[in-house]
Amino acid sequence: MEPLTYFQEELEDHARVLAATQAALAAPFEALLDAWVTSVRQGGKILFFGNGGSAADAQHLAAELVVRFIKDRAPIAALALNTDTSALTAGANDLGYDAVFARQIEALGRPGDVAVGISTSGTSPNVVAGLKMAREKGLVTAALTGRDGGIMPDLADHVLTIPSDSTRRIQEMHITLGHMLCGALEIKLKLV
Ligand SMILES: O=C(CO)[C@@H](O)[C@H](O)[C@H](O)[C@H](O)COP(=O)(O)O
Ligand SMILES: [Zn+2]
Repeated sequence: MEPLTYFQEELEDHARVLAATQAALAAPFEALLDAWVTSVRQGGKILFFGNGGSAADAQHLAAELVVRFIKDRAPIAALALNTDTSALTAGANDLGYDAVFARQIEALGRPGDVAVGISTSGTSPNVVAGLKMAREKGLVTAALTGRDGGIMPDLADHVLTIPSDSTRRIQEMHITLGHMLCGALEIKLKLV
């Protein structure tokens, strides 16, 4: 395929998935936003976790909340569980890779926090185990996923399943919705 054809087709596909996401996910977006607002107002924190591109999304979104998104403001408590290489490598080495997020949630999660598992397939065992542990510990659970949602919808109070089977398209919508959640959180908390 010619690069310029690829350019057109990728953006057209992106636009189709964007439109489908807009049509399908307004209500779950608002519900998850309310959960974030409640948690932050009560002194809770948002815990993000995922693999690969979703790990990048997790640390990106945690940084938006801790540092700044639209304007300078007080920090919002958030953490990405895929950024601590010592916890990740010791967890994987000693407990197994499936346990790397669950263990950190067991250590750091408190009732009222929101655990946000990010997985395009909804089946990554360590993300699934993280959500299970979050539920056990009384956190609010959220799944950013795609395809048919995988296993995550059964484990999450809030489910945003991007209507696409393409990993890259799902990831593009995850970061878009993640940015929008950060922006809407600032508006709701009247920080902008
Ligand atoms: O970014 C990409 C593909 O766009 C990859 O790094 C991708 O995130 C990795 O293959 C992940 O391991 C996929 O895991 P998941 O989304 O199914 O949980
Ligand atoms: Zn990617």
